Amino acid sequence: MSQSVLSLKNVTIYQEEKTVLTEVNLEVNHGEFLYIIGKTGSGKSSLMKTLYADLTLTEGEGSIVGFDLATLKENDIPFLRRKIGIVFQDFKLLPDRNIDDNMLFVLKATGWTDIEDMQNKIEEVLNKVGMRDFGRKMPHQLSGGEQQRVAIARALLNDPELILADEPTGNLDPQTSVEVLEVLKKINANGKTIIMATHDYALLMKFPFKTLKCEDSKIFEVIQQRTA
Ligand SMILES: Nc1ncnc2c1ncn2[C@@H]1O[C@H](COP(=O)(O)OP(=O)(O)OP(=O)(O)O)[C@@H](O)[C@H]1O
Repeated sequence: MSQSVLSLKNVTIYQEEKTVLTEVNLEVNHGEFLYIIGKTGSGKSSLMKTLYADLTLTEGEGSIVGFDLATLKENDIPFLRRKIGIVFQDFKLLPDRNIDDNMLFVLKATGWTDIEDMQNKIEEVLNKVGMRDFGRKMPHQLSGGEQQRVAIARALLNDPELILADEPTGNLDPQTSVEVLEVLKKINANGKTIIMATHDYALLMKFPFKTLKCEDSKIFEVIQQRTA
């Protein structure tokens, strides 16, 4: 049985007065892996920001992990963000504390109190991304790929229904990008829905999933050409 995680109907996305995307109709079901591609400035990040309510939905209808984006209140945003794990191009780890403390910061900020529960959760998510032994390291002691794996672990802390990854491999070399995609693919295979904005076409070929393209203010599905 498929179940909708995200639904957009006749959405128009603006940045200030500029129309970035219009007539956006999108249904994403539980367990899907979806790429959003398109040239620089085509609206990928604006779409992602609309999904995690960094940009307000002002035109059209949208629901995501059970929240109505058009009527969402400022106070609801932290609750929405607990059901969505967000991964950014630049990792956004706190540079002044080690990996365990980066994780603790998020857990405490989202209402966790029992130290043993928190330690178990941190171990579980770091394990999932192959970073179990790195908890005592500072972010600057890790490579870009390791930092991104930690950032993915952080996104998993509250067991989100959906992962939004905005150019997660944008700062990584091709081999490291493949390793990060392997991690995301495994997380998807374990049941998480993933939406990933990228312009790394080599990754699309290597890890083919449903792909939507932003172009000329529209978004539409593209069928990937498979090479023999
Ligand atoms: N904060 C902002 N204020 C005004 N305009 C913005 C803002 N952010 C983005 N834009 C504009 O909105 C359009 C879409 O930008 P967006 O960042 O969504 O594109 P993108 O496809 O994610 O690009 P990139 O691949 O470079 O990240 C661009 O024309 C951009 O200049």
